[in-house]
Parts: sequence; structure tokens; C-alpha cells
Amino acid sequence: MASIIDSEVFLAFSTYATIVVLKMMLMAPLTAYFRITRKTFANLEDIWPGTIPEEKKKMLRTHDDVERVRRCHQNDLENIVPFVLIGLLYVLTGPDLSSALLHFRLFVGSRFIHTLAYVMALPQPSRGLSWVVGMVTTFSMAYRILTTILLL
Ligand SMILES: N[C@@H](CCC(=O)N[C@@H](CS)C(=O)NCC(=O)O)C(=O)O
Repeated sequence: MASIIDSEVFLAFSTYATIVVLKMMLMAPLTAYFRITRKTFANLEDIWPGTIPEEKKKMLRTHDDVERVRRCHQNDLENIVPFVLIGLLYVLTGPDLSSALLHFRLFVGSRFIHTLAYVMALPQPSRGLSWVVGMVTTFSMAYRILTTILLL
């Protein structure tokens, strides 16, 4: 176990997993930014004190830009959490550094492209393809885990 933690594959995984989890966490401040600039809030108490009650009520609404970032955040959760869990088990199978780096870089790159495509509403299939690349990468790591340490 100590040798795995010291291995370059584990260090690379820790680096890429941290980068992509931080990217996912930044979706929350980005949502807050869109809420404030679009004057769109989920709760009355989130609106600045001093705003007249009729105005406050109008700001309790949904806005396309806010919903778009929220969907992007949700999609990150659906894909990045499995990557971190499967990636950790994948590291334990002792893959080659080059093949591990290929998986980690493809996944992290695909999630950044997915975010840009979603938030900037780029035409499809940009978002769809980036999502597929991320999914295939995670499935490929899962395949290696199951073919290396399968115990039913
Ligand atoms: N939960 C996803 C499952 C399928 C998926 O993740 N599709 C990708 C590529 S089209 C996506 O970006 N979906 C948009 C989303 O999750 O809001 C959905 O409802 O769309």
C-alpha cells in the first residue's frame, strides 16, 4: 500500500482528481455569480435587505443562465464522483504511468470542454462528445479493475 501511495500513478491521480474536483466546486460560485447578475434567487432571505417586498417576490424566479450552470454542476456530480471512486481503484491495479496519464488527462480535459460547451451554449455535438469521452474513459478504467482483480 505504501508503495502505491508513493507511486507516480497515485501522484498523477491525486493531481488530476484534485483539479477536476476543484473545477466542479467552482460551479457553485459561478451559480452565485449568475444569480446575482441575473437577479434570480431561490429564497427570499437571499435577496439584499432593503429591497422592497414586491421586488423581492419578482426575484424569486428561475433564469435560463442560472439553470444552465446548475445542470452543468449536476452533470459534473454524475461524472466526476464516479471518476474519483473508480480512478482510486484503478490506481490500485498498478497500471502503467503512460496509460494512467492518458486516462486522467482525457477525463479532465473532457470535463473542462463539457463545462465550456454547456455554460457558453456551444452547438452540439461539442458537449455530447466531451461527455462521451469522459464516460468512455471512466468505463475503460472500470474494465481494467474488473479484468485485473475480479473476485465474485
Ligand atoms: N443526466 C444526463 C444524462 C445524459 C448526459 O449526461 N448527457 C450529456 C451529453 S448530451 C449532458 O451534457 N447532458 C445534459 C445534462 O446533464 O444536463 C441528462 O439528463 O442529460
